[in-house]
Amino acid sequence: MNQRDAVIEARGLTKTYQNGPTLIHALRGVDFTARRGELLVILGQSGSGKSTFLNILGGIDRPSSGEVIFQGQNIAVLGDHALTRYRRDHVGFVFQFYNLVPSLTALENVALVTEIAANPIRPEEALEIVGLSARSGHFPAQLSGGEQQRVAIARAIAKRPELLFCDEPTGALDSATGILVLEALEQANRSTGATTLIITHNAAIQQIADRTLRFADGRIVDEVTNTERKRPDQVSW
Ligand SMILES: Nc1ncnc2c1ncn2[C@@H]1O[C@H](COP(=O)(O)OP(=O)(O)OP(=O)(O)O)[C@@H](O)[C@H]1O
Repeated sequence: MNQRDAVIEARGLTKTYQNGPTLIHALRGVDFTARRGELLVILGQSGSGKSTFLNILGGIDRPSSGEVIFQGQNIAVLGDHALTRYRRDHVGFVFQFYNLVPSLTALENVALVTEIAANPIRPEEALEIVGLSARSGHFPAQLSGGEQQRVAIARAIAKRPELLFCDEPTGALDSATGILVLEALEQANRSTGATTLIITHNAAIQQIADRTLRFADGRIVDEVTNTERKRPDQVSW
């Protein structure tokens, strides 16, 4: 890969947790590079280190050793304040549960982010990207789970992050709704160019990716590059 295309790199990442007398090796030496605009799917059994990896890349957590290079800087050694800035300025997160503010409409939930961002997408436009323009005045309780997740995606991309990190975004949804959510993610990836990492337990989803990583026991044990990305509606599970 041309180094200029690299958006984020991990080198020799390890993470251990002390759990009473037991040392847990969540990551055992991960090397990884993602390029601009790439859509990656991360597979692996429960406990294999996927969330730990994503959280470290996203500046939610710090590695025990190793480096995470973003725009020439090792974010693994940043202090709390600088790490918060990194997350706020460069990373959009989508989790399994949507964490919308119940008392705000869909549009207002997205606007919360755009108000503090340097170069945001208009909230209306972010909702349009995820196909939810018609629901912008609805409160979370008036939206289905899939629609709430699409608002969460609009909120994540509204600050124009270089990185969009999604941990089990379809984990709580049935397959038809999950496909709509993947379509929203795919559209978000294409329209903003954000490098997109999606953790899933659902191996079928790897067909929508440029590249799939498989984690086992704290390591990347397999990597597959797809010659073409399938549209989410061409994937069934
Ligand atoms: N804060 C923590 N304290 C102690 N152990 C932890 C902590 N976070 C993760 N672990 C352990 O690290 C290992 C990797 O966990 P991680 O959540 O990264 O796996 P995962 O592949 O994302 O799993 P899942 O698919 O179930 O979310 C597991 O053994 C887990 O129990």
